[in-house]
Amino acid sequence: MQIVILKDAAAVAHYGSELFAAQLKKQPASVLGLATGSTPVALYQNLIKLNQQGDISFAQAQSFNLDEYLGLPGEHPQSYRYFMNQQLFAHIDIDINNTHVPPGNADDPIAACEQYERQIAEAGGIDLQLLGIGRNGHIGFNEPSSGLTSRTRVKTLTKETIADNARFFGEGEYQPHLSITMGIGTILDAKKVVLLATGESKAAAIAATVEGPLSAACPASALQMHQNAVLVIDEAAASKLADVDFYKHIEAENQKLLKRLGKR
Ligand SMILES: N[C@@H]1[C@@H](O)[C@H](O)[C@@H](COP(=O)(O)O)O[C@@H]1O
Repeated sequence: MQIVILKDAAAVAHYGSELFAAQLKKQPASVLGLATGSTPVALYQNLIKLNQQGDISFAQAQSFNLDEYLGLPGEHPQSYRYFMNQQLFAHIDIDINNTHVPPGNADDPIAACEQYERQIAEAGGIDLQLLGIGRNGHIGFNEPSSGLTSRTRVKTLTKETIADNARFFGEGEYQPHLSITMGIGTILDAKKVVLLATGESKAAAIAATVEGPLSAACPASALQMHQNAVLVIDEAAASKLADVDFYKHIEAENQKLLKRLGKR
């Protein structure tokens, strides 16, 4: 796992958007795995800017989102489809037909999960997957106890996640407690994974992800098994790691090596 510790949330978003921009420049027909939550918003704003300046194009790209609330149609303002349209898709040159979010209003959600897996496979798999992380270490909506090789399926949300996400819902508004989410195995199949985390509230989850045992108790710890995973975190999210200086030292050495080899 590559660990990149940066000063603040803006630096994290900048680093993350540079990874996506580089991916699109190298491979314009990339299959991008996208995420919701507040953490990726600044990254999406950077990508919109780069797209509108003509530096990158999504015209040939496809996207697959991690998850969706079960029971919310895409027009619902709290659905992740709506979020993605508002925060990214409406502002870039992607063909909306090439954007995929699990269907929260599917008549048969189990069949819809199987179809989502098929669609990812038919697209050739995900080239670059973006992740946030929940305070309890969840990725997508893979809550603690999720199978480490799980595939896209219906998952029940924990009370903690429901409470954390309640801020997006109005008082008294129906808030789903079920979701459709890519599985941990689905995420691990992505060729490259980038997880962003900012703020102290994520520090314990980051420590468990990096230094804890590989365990379903912290779903993000599964990234320890990925060959090409990068964690981009700010100082606050890094604050519970046992040896921040060592991780910074490793990353500085990585950068030196890449520079020497002319790869950066
Ligand atoms: N399903 C999403 C996750 O994909 C996201 O990582 C998490 C953290 O969100 P935030 O970035 O707002 O802290 O929220 C939700 O539960």
